[in-house]
Amino acid sequence: MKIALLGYGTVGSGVYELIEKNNESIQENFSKDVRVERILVNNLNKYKTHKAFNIFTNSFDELIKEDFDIAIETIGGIYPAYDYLEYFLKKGIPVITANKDLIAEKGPSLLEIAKSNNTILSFEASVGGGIPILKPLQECLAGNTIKNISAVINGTTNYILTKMFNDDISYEAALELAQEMGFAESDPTSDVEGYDAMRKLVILSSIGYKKNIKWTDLPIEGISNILKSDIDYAHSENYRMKLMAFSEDMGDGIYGTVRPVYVTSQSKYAKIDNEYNAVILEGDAVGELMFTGKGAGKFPTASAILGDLLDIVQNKKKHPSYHYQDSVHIHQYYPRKSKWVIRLTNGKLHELTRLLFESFSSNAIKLSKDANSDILYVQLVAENEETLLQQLNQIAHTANCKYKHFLVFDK
Ligand SMILES: NC(=O)C1=CN([C@@H]2O[C@H](COP(=O)(O)OP(=O)(O)OC[C@H]3O[C@@H](n4cnc5c(N)ncnc54)[C@H](OP(=O)(O)O)[C@@H]3O)[C@@H](O)[C@H]2O)C=CC1
Ligand SMILES: N[C@@H](CC=O)C(=O)O
Repeated sequence: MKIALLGYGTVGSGVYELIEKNNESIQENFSKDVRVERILVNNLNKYKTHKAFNIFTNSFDELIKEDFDIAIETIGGIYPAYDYLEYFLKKGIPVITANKDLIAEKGPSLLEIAKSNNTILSFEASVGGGIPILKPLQECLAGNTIKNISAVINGTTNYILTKMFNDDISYEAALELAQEMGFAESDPTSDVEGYDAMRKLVILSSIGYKKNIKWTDLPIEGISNILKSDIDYAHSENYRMKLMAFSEDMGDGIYGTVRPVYVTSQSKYAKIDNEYNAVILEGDAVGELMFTGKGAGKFPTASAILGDLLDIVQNKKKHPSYHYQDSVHIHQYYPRKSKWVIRLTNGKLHELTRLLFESFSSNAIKLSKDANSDILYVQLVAENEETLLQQLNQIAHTANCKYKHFLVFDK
């Protein structure tokens, strides 16, 4: 079977090497000779010394002079990836992609094209790197109504937060390390601002709840505004900070968000460190399930792509059941009673304390002053996020201060 491999970066090179490594066992197990026939890249000069340089090209028109049985896309971004996928699907050629930006944005239209051309589009690697999650969700858990999904689902930000917490290194230095390790997107804005995690959450949620959810409709907050004092506060309370993606089917709509949260040291997420991801799903029949593993990097991601490839090799042509009709109501605020940590800056300490005790019941409040700045951390319990924000806005207005609120996530 002849493969067109689009892209030869972190993921594409991993796919190539894993196919080479498994070629014989695939031949033995499935009687198919699977090989990469041609590779599309941007800058051909980078590959001059590669042993298979003769199969590299930087021209899509040149690439498609060959006939292929499968296309694997690891270029990233929306265009030209969309046009290339559309080309293959319209020719009835199955496509595998790791591109969550493209699936979250254009998945419905690409799946329509795949269906009407009697072929398939697979994207296991687009969520959770090496963790098998989309296939279990669609196949093994098909007898469940999915009630909620939570996840640490961006390797780059989890790596940064882990390094800041464990090794006391700066946000900038930790981001640089994540880039060197190949975890970050070519533009890491989508990692650190939470867009990547949100796209993955929306892919999971659209499949899980069988609803059409647009990733741009849900509230997103990344980690670029996290301060050293927020991490110091985590140490002082025996908390960890995580960029959490979570959603819930509320019956009358969906609540979903990506935001930095604190978790306690007993949380299931507390030990999910570095580039590891974890997804917890709750189904009405099965209860809670946790999936964990490496969520980014060369071979973990290539492993997920090989899984999709071997399904196609075995003719297990299952179409991902991605839902894209019936738009859904979105709840904007965290709906449950919960503990929150509030970071307050620029206020007069005495006045702030008085206002806080006036607004929130005193026995639920815990105040701590940061040792190195005028920042005050307040821990309190609120009935829901909307009422919390009303009270905090009032305090910020009266005390002329700024605040940032963090959920203490309880899974
Ligand atoms: N890195 C990771 O851990 C994971 C990444 N993904 C996804 O996998 C995809 C690839 O990521 P990654 O491998 O990290 O990215 P890289 O930036 O490492 O690699 C991208 C590759 O695509 C090639 N390329 C880019 N644009 C074009 C173009 N217009 N035409 C032809 N070739 C092009 C580049 O060519 P050249 O080499 O010449 O520059 C490079 O070989 C993305 O969608 C990403 O979101 C998914 C899960 C994990
Ligand atoms: N940039 C992504 C790569 C995998 O999806 C991440 O850090 O998780």
